[in-house]
Amino acid sequence: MTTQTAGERFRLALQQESPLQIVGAINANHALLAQRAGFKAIYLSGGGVAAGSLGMPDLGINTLDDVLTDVRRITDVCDLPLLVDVDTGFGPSAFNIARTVKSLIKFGAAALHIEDQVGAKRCGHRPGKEIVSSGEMVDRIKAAVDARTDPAFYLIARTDAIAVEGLDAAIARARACAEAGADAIFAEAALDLDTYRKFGAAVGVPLLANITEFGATPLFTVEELRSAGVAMALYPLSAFRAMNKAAQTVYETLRRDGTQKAVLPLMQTRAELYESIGYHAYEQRLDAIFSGKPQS
Ligand SMILES: C[C@](O)(C(=O)O)[C@H](CC(=O)O)C(=O)O
Ligand SMILES: [Mg+2]
Repeated sequence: MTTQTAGERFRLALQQESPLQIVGAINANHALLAQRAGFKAIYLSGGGVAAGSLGMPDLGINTLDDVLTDVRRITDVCDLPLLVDVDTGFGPSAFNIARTVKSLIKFGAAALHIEDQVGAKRCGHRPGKEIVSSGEMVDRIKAAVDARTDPAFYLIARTDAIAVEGLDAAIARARACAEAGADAIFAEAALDLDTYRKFGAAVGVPLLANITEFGATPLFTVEELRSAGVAMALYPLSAFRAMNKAAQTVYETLRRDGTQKAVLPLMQTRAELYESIGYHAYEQRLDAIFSGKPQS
């Protein structure tokens, strides 16, 4: 067990890798898979909670409790630092944002990002986004900074303003957020590497690039992002999208063929599953406690 807080572990990971690859884990099982693959930080996507846990769109429908349930399940089994998407903070007032921050820290998260969209938010890569004033966004950041019960808990301010007000206004907002105490800036839906360079030069804090598939941002490589000075590369839903496609193929094939034989190669084996969730280690603990005797 580590004595560091989750926030401290996130900050350490940022020092160890640049850009830090932060990969989406839709549930506790995926968190363990990401850990095995060597990632140093993981992400709980708001769009992922909405679509994956609730089967609903990323339109500000899910609540803080929905997110906390998934956070707790992940942090219960995986000690990788977890960045959490809190959308617009789950409520209009500073008290709501304080509650969000304190709860996330209690539930073992390491970091969050909070955005400047209006409460009835949209996916950052969809048209029709609306944003609150820069002043209101700065108030969100101040409320989050003030609520931190662990000073190492990492606060990322996301701006959706590039698509709404243009690059210069977005950079001005980001700078205001950094001045208000945000540890880093999430420049949502950037169209090119130069955008990151301009943000980086202006804000003076680390920058996160959202490399989500089928969106507005090209799928830049880590080398490209490094060359643009980006500190964090986020892959929010990559494994989720692949998992959904695999599930769809399995359902369709089983229904059509009356057997799953054709899709076995798509499946993780029983042995692989047991390996990733530590099944045998759990079993050995049980045997040690009860000396191998079956429980009556
Ligand atoms: C990062 C994001 O906020 C998320 O919820 O994962 C989404 C990702 C996506 O929809 O691809 C976003 O960019 O708005
Ligand atoms: Mg989101």
